[in-house]
Amino acid sequence: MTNLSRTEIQKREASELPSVSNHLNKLLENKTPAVFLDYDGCLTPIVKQPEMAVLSPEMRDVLAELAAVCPVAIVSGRDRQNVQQLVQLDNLYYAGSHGFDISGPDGMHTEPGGAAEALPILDEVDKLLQDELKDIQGAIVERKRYAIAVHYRNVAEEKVAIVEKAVDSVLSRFPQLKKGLGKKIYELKPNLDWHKGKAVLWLLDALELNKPDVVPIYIGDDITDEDAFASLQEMGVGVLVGAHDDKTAASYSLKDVEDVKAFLQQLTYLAKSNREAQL
Ligand SMILES: O=P(O)(O)OC[C@H]1O[C@H](O[C@H]2O[C@H](CO)[C@@H](O)[C@H](O)[C@H]2O)[C@H](O)[C@@H](O)[C@@H]1O
Repeated sequence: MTNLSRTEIQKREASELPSVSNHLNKLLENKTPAVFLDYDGCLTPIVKQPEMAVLSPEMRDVLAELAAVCPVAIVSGRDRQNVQQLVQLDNLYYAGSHGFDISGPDGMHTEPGGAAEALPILDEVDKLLQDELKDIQGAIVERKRYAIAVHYRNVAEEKVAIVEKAVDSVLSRFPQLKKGLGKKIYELKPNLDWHKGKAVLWLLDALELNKPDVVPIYIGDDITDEDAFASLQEMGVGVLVGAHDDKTAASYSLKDVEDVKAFLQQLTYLAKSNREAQL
């Protein structure tokens, strides 16, 4: 398993990244891709409410065609069951709650981050936050199995500080949890050394994809995807969709969800051609 230490990770401005579409032939070079995809902002555009982020039938077809030629996993901050219901494809792998909860075809299910002890704490914190934030218009407390997202996208700007203060105050009482950031959300997650990057490495090992003829490709748009880009920096391809507020460990870029769709089609075509050429 490759895992670069934080100091060795190379970070760049998103604007400096070349488009991955122009480099795919070279990156694939007779290798099979293993594709890891974030959900929000990657497969669906960012919208006002989490439940409005519905996968388009076209994107579902593109994913189904890709999964017919290579392993595909969705690696999301969402609850694993929730993202599975949104994608509705049985032959994919799903890592939800930022990688703490993983499932796959043929009844595969595992929770490799070791967060089970945090469940009763997350239940308690969920209730506390629902109560604390009930009078803040637009605030949403979204419980996932192994994380709680507090959304402030629809909160008046002058009230966002109140939301963050409530999150920090609850967190100060529960050292078993830590704070994470995302697009207009504060997240409360188990205070453990586990994240999307570790989940990707875990899947590569479990699916026996750690081999020279496989190229792992991770596509994501958010700050939590940086762990995955960093984990794959020496052994795969990190692709940032759009930009977030920080520098990135990704090596390539795509503009938006439409660009992701076109890239996945290109990838399917090339992976299929490579496979047929090897027969
Ligand atoms: O890792 P992801 O699959 O990208 O999930 C990250 C978070 O995505 C969702 O929130 C984000 O998308 C919403 C819908 O577009 C948007 O309203 C919100 O502002 C974004 O932060 C999801 O609701 C969270 O649970 C995920 O952690």
